[in-house]
Amino acid sequence: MAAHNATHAPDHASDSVRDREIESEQTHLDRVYRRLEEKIHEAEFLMDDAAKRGQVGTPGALAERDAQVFQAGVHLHRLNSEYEDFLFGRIDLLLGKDGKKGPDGAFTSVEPADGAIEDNRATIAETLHIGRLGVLDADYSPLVIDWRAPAAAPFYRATPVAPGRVVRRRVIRSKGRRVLGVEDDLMRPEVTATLDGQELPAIGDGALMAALGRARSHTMRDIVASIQAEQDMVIRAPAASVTEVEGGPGTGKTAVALHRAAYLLYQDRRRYAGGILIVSPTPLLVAYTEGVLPSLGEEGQVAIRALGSLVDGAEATAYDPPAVARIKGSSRMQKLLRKAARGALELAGPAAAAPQEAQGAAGENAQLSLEDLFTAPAGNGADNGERHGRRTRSRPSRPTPSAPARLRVVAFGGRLELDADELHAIRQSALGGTAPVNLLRPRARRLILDALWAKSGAARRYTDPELAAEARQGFDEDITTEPDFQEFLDAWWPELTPRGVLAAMADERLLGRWARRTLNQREVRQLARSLRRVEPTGHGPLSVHDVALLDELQTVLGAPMRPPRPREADPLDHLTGLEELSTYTERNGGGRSRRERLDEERTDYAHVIVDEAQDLTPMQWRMVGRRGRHATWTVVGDPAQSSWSDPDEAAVARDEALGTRPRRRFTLTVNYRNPAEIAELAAKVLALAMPGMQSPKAVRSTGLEPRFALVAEGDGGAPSADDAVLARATVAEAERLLGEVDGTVGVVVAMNRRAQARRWLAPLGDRVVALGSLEAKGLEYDATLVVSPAEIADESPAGLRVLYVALTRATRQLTVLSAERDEPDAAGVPDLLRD
Ligand SMILES: Nc1ncnc2c1ncn2[C@@H]1O[C@H](COP(=O)(O)OP(=O)(O)OP(=O)(O)O)[C@@H](O)[C@H]1O
Repeated sequence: MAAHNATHAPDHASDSVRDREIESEQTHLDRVYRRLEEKIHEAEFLMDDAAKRGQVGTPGALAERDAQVFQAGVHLHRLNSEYEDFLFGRIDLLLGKDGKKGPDGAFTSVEPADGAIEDNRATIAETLHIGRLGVLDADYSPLVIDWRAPAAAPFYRATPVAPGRVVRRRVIRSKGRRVLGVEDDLMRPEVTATLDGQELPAIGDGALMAALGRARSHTMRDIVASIQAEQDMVIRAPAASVTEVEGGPGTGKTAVALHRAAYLLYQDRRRYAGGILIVSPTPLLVAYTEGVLPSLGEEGQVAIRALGSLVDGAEATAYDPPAVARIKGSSRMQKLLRKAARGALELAGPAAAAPQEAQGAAGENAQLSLEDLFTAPAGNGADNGERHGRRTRSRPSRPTPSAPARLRVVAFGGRLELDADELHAIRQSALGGTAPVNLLRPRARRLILDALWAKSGAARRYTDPELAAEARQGFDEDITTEPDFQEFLDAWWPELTPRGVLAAMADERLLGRWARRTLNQREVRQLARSLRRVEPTGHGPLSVHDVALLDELQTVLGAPMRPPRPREADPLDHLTGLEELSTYTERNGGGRSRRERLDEERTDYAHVIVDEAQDLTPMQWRMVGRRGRHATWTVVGDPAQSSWSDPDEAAVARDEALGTRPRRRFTLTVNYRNPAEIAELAAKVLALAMPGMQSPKAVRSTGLEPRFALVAEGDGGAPSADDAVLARATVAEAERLLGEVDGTVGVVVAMNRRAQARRWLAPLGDRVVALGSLEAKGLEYDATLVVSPAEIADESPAGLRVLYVALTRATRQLTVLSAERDEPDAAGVPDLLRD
């Protein structure tokens, strides 16, 4: 990127010049709003007109009406959205090399015409205003260029080193319809340029610094007015294949990822109507970032989901200690889950064969009952074979919990029986291969009928194959239409649910059996204990790692078959005919919003953006990968901030998820969040966590050094490990920071203290937020208080990297509070942060 100081060469213009420039932008903005009002009028007229045409009632008129209503509706929605700073930029350009204009009415040349500058003097040939949406004047000249249009790219890309046609870049600050200020950067400071005969002035201290200096709130702002060149390269990178972005804390990875989503939609709205998924590590980061896309005029096509809410109906609320997270996230779980799914089904088998053994197994965990493993059988033809029966009947809502020990049927007037061993052998044979367990039931059913047919000896009576086939059909129908046979099947091969299997794994003895070659005994105990939380009902709280396991199990088990839902038309699809038209009212008036439908239904997206990618465990990569099988990808992250203990294992899973698509890599190098004073301190931890890794360069400095404070009994006392003393010191330091900054204060503690810290800090109001170290990921505050660095670092094998995250959250002030465990020196500097 071109550092701020290099791009900016302001001429400290007088107040009157500033006022005149603001006034001139105000005139332009007024013109834009007048044009927008005209467009709104046009849209309203179209709506009215369309309603009248609807009364004509011929198919042609209906088609025309619907197309008009649709277009007008889209228009109105966009124009009526309240944009704080609708128009935010301007570039003044030299004449282009060729005289061609693009569809937005702007010249397309990037390079200036020969002779555009002579003796360091030039004339401005074109002025473009950049905004959140493109607006054309009535004569199709561009009043505002959409920030994503090619003509707007020089606004972000031009630097004094490679200025192209840009002479001056201006950021316009406005509120509602009032222009408040302008900030200029001269790209060719040596050139004296004139516009309409007047010399071009440069106003202000640069837009980037102004943006970075503003106080933070609980939601992220877009950076559309000050995107830097290296960020713009990522945002506008071609969509094909995989775009990988690395960069240290505060380099704008999250901001860039969000702006890229908006850019891709602008570039190819139809393609991305297939949905863009943004995967975020925590619900806190989702809440922090989800306002950015609406502020860029994009809503509906983008789903921002936390890793713990990617599976429908699951919402992670519990936290796994690092040792358990390590087990659950590891790719070893793949094998274990396959075994558990088959084993859970087996519980019905051995139970049928040897009830004592099944009782023994279940008895280990008094809460576990067989019934809880199963879902109600799908009453809609989950098993196609069964629909061929002559009779239909309503099945019980749950299968019989105790699995049958044998199968007795009457066919062709004789009694036939399969005993426990025979049933067990049939089950094993049906389970061979890798097909999803729930989808193997028809196969098992066919194997049972084969076995009964063989036992009946009927085959021997027919030499003619046609007669034999007919007899076999009658035989099968006799059996399968028996209600008892259906009940047997429901009990013997029930439909397993992911939560049911996960709950079954809480039984340590069963888990030990399934994990024989995958986990050691200690791991089995830890995992089983943690899964007891899921409860036999499957309704207990889940952790973010459980959710990835549920998703894997969903694949292993196979989705329960449901009747296909009628397809809901996408408003952006082509209006292809009357069938589509008839759904217009439902689309717009009826029921859930498009966004809600996206959130609920999609499991396969057109583009997947992974934020904080360094934190995904192998199992989470598998989960996310399943949502982007046909997608293009943008993956942003920072290995130095990874809280996952085994990056190599995660890298393998990541490669599998991204597949063999070609990759394009970018690195972001400038830290826009932390002042140099804070970045320098954080770099000490980086050197311990990842020796040799480069910190990003902080773009500004505030002169405010981080403060060190001590948890001690009274002034000058020895460092204390007492919780009450820690509480008092934490509250006192948070209060001090509240007094020093206007915006937010984040207090970061070790994960096992977060509930405690929330209680301590609750009385301080909502400008203060208490966070466990893993929850701080991606967030930022005006001031941060990091409580006991050693406690955070010791909490997991990746603890130092987690501490690095905690130390890089502040935009202005940082306080580090040390307790006894931190071994602080007399000045309160903890051992970890000393030179
Ligand atoms: N070009 C820019 N103009 C103005 N602000 C910017 C710019 N780039 C980044 N920022 C600001 O810098 C801060 C850090 O950005 P962001 O959170 O996207 O960084 P990140 O790389 O995702 O950080 P982390 O890895 O720590 O999560 C945000 O407040 C963001 O708005």
